[in-house]
Amino acid sequence: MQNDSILKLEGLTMTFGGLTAVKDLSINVPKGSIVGLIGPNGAGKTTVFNVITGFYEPTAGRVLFKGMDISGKSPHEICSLGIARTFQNIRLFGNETVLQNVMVACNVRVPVRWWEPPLSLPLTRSKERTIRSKAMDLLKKVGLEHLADEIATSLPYGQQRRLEIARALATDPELLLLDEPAAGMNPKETHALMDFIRAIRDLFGLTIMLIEHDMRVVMGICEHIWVLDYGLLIAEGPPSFIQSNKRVIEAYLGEEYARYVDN
Ligand SMILES: Nc1ncnc2c1ncn2[C@@H]1O[C@H](COP(=O)(O)OP(=O)(O)OP(=O)(O)O)[C@@H](O)[C@H]1O
Repeated sequence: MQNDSILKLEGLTMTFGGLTAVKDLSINVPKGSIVGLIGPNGAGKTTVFNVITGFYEPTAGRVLFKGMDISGKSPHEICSLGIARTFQNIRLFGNETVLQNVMVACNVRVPVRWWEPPLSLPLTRSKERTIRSKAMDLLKKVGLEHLADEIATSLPYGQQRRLEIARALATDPELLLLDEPAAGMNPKETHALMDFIRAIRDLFGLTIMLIEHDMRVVMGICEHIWVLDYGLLIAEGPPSFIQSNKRVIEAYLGEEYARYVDN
């Protein structure tokens, strides 16, 4: 991997009462890469995302984003600095349109100044026009423009996931964290998602880190993978190394997967 790092975790530990969800994790994510975090259920993957995005303050260790220590900052501050995420369970505003869902997220980047609303309604209107046009532009880029006026939850599942990613992109991130983006997708949707993830990385100049249980996605698009088991890093490397790693096969992938890859 190249050395130009965008995200570094240094000795990250997260405990909940007596449970250590993540223990002494150190990783280095190169700028511009697509990387994966995998492991069995309960291994600590989402906890890592929650610490990076400020939902949890780490018990020990540091999160460095572009060299800046962001450990303990609020989710809002971290989003403003350029880290966006999606969640395992789709979190859209179900009764709002596709366009409105993206417009809400655009707000993070177009702040309303304190003196604007009392003094000048037209300025606020112009701000809304700016946000609307930015949201439409984004929908065009992710191929959802024709669905702008549909109610978000009326979309097929694969499109809802794409909308969730569009909302994350509306905050102008440099680093995008995707939590199980392929969950619940059929094979055709999964295939389209892989192309989509590569395309948005290139189009928006992103670094993308994903948590995923679908090994076709992980092995198909990730350049580097970290494997957690009970909060501990048990292996890291490119897909070819990970899928033949004995410890990873025992803890997570299983013999059946190893035989499938061999054939
Ligand atoms: N807020 C919390 N309070 C207490 N325990 C928690 C909390 N969040 C996570 N945990 C525990 O930490 C461990 C790691 O959970 P986490 O959700 O990070 O795993 P995961 O690898 O993302 O699993 P999955 O693949 O099932 O999503 C689990 O034992 C979980 O129950």
